[in-house]
Amino acid sequence: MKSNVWDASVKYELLLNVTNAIITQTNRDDLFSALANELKKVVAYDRLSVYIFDPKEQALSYFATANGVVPQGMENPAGRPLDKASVAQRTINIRKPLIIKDLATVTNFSTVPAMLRAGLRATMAFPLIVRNDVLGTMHLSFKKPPDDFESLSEMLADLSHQVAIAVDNMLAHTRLRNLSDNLEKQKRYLQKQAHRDYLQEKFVFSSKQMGQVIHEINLVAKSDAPVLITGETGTGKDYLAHYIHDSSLRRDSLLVKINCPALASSLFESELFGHSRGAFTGAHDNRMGRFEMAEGGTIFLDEIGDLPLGLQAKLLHVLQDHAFERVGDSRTIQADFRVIAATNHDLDSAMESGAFRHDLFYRLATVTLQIPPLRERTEDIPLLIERFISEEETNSNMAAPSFDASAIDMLCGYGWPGNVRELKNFIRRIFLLKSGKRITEREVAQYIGDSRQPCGEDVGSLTEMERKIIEKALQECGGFVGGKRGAAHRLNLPTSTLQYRIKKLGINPKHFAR
Ligand SMILES: Nc1ncnc2c1ncn2[C@@H]1O[C@H](COP(=O)(O)OP(=O)(O)OP(=O)(O)O)[C@@H](O)[C@H]1O
Repeated sequence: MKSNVWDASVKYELLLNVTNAIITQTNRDDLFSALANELKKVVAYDRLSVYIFDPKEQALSYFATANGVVPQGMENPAGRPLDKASVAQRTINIRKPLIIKDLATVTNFSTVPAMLRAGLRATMAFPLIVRNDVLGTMHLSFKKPPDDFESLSEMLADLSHQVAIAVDNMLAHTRLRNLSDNLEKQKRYLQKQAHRDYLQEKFVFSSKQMGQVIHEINLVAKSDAPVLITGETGTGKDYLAHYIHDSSLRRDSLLVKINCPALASSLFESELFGHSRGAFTGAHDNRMGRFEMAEGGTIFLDEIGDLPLGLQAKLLHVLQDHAFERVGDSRTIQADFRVIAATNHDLDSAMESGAFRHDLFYRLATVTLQIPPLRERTEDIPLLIERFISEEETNSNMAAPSFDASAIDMLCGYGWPGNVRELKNFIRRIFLLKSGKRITEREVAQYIGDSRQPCGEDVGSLTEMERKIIEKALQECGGFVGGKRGAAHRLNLPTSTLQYRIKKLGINPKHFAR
């Protein structure tokens, strides 16, 4: 034990030893026992305790189980309301050390009688203050006050600042760890929810053409080769992008979808690459971009054919280098992602007309998957109908309608310009309107009305006519769909109906902008 003189070098050594022992501890018990062990080497205390103070609840709790003598009634103050007359309360209130050399002489503290009964005769309490907030208190009590009681208390007052910082760090570390655990759990939950609509086992097909697509996917899924998926709207490109991701070695990381037409030019870089705080007006915080979110996973560039030329160059750059900078930050971030892109446009003619860059195409199209329209794989239709009926039954709790064989035949003969999406919506509508009923040819004819065409030489003629009329109206209206001067007004259709048809036919109104 040291004598009663705490010279500067001894004090410095103790401060350093205690600080080193406690500062790196990341859980309460380890921190407390490191503190107790270091102090024990130089101070003959009989009880050491550290309390945490909750200002909202005005309650105290042990930071860790106290070390040494345990006075009765002070065994386990877990969330104990702060006794107005306790030594800890007074220390918190005065925000200064409270040093009592002879406990027998004080009568105004409620906790003192228990301490006396436990044989303790002297105590020192230190507030733990960080950034002007009282975090808690540290107490050392003695059966016999040491000779150097006063100088010891001064030294321990200095030490309490280091203890306060270590306790604060440790609590922050625990909060961050809990937060990160929660975020991880939430991420897994959301991932599961998002994937519910794209479960591999629910992807239905029996046609040779789709069998070939799945075969090719199985061949390339585990490689990192970029895949370009083409096909009409609603054929299942989005679903297949998830299918590839889920079959790849990247399945435990995210598939991050970028809907290319929805990206405004001004926000393109910050959305994709993130930004640092203050990079532009409104950038209040650092923000992670989509490429960073996809680290270790897959970036899915949906409707890539709609990406304006200027942005194609920026995208090409990051695909080539697998590196980018956040807006407002010059540090380069290396990124590990796989790219899947999809489009319902004919990229060959877009390249010919100069609307799509050749170099970007070759970056994206190491593997290309051409998804056939539903009218070219009619064998899939009965299976899809079965799947969608069973899904609706589960989701809506309504009785399923039953289809006559001739009604199914008729559905197989329809052209399905909106492909699987249209078929799914059709089943949803039938469910709502004809739950539990028998569906005959007549009902089907009624629902698909004029669009019904047999599979054969006329396929597409009505659809083509519809396309021509809509494109002509868009041409005349400079690509505007809604509003007084828009194509919907000209065709005497509600805007939403025209938008639906435009989507169904895979027309891009922007192509008609003047
Ligand atoms: N083979 C399939 N089995 C089950 N559901 C399917 C299948 N193909 C497509 N679907 C469903 O059809 C709908 C349309 O599919 P998806 O969104 O993948 O098409 P898309 O080609 O990406 O359309 P768009 O070009 O409009 O983005 C989705 O609800 C999807 O779950």
